[in-house]
Amino acid sequence: MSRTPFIAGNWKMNLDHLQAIALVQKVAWALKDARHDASEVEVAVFPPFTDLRSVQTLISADKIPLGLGAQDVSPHESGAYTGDVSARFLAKLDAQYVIVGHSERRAGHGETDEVVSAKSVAAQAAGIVPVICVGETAEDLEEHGAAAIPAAQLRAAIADLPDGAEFVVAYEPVWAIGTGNAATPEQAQEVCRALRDVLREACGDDTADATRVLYGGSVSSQNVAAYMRQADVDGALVGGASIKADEFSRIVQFKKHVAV
Ligand SMILES: O=C(CO)COP(=O)(O)O
Repeated sequence: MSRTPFIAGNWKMNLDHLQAIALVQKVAWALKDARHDASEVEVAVFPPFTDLRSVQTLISADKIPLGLGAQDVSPHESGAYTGDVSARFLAKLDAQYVIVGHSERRAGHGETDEVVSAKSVAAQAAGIVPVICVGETAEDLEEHGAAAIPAAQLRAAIADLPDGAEFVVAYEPVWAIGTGNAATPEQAQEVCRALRDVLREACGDDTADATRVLYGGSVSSQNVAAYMRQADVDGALVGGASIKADEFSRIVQFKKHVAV
């Protein structure tokens, strides 16, 4: 089954809303120059909350072929949760995606598998596709090998999603994030295949075959094509390189570098 490749840019806590507009304009020009076809490669950006409205307005006014996502979501619908942002608010801003379970939130905000599961459910209920991040630390890798922890995190994150729910999986080994020490394409493939096996077991063949599994961790224009050649890697979740317009545009055009 063919899955549309997906390149997602997680801006993390970078760029205010004015800088966000400038970046999206540059990316839009590059996509236009490259005659980018969104049906061939889907591209989405994940700016900070404070940028979402500006980016949404620009994308919709200029019909830019970019999807929009948020970096986090509250597991709650509404109420006394100071600082949280609900999935419904994100849906109102045309956010199609939301990242849940990023290792920076698991490590820095104590997010457990239960919280990640609740966030996935909240997003899905509001019509937003969760991008579920999983990945092992360097210590996990030594102790348990590469796939065991990400597989357990994925099982927990999807446990309460209804049958047929759409979601995206992102395999992001913690040791590869922001380090320049990217996983090899073979390592990425091995874990992404193991994650697809989890989906096959938990959700059945249709979901396993239709769900996109991304690799993230020091992805650049130099290495993206090698990941995209792997059978079970359907795209990339890009951090640092996604806030550089030229570099992100080259990543999006990975097909031009090397045939896949
Ligand atoms: O965490 C990441 C994307 O969510 C990856 O970050 P880098 O691409 O900067 O390593």
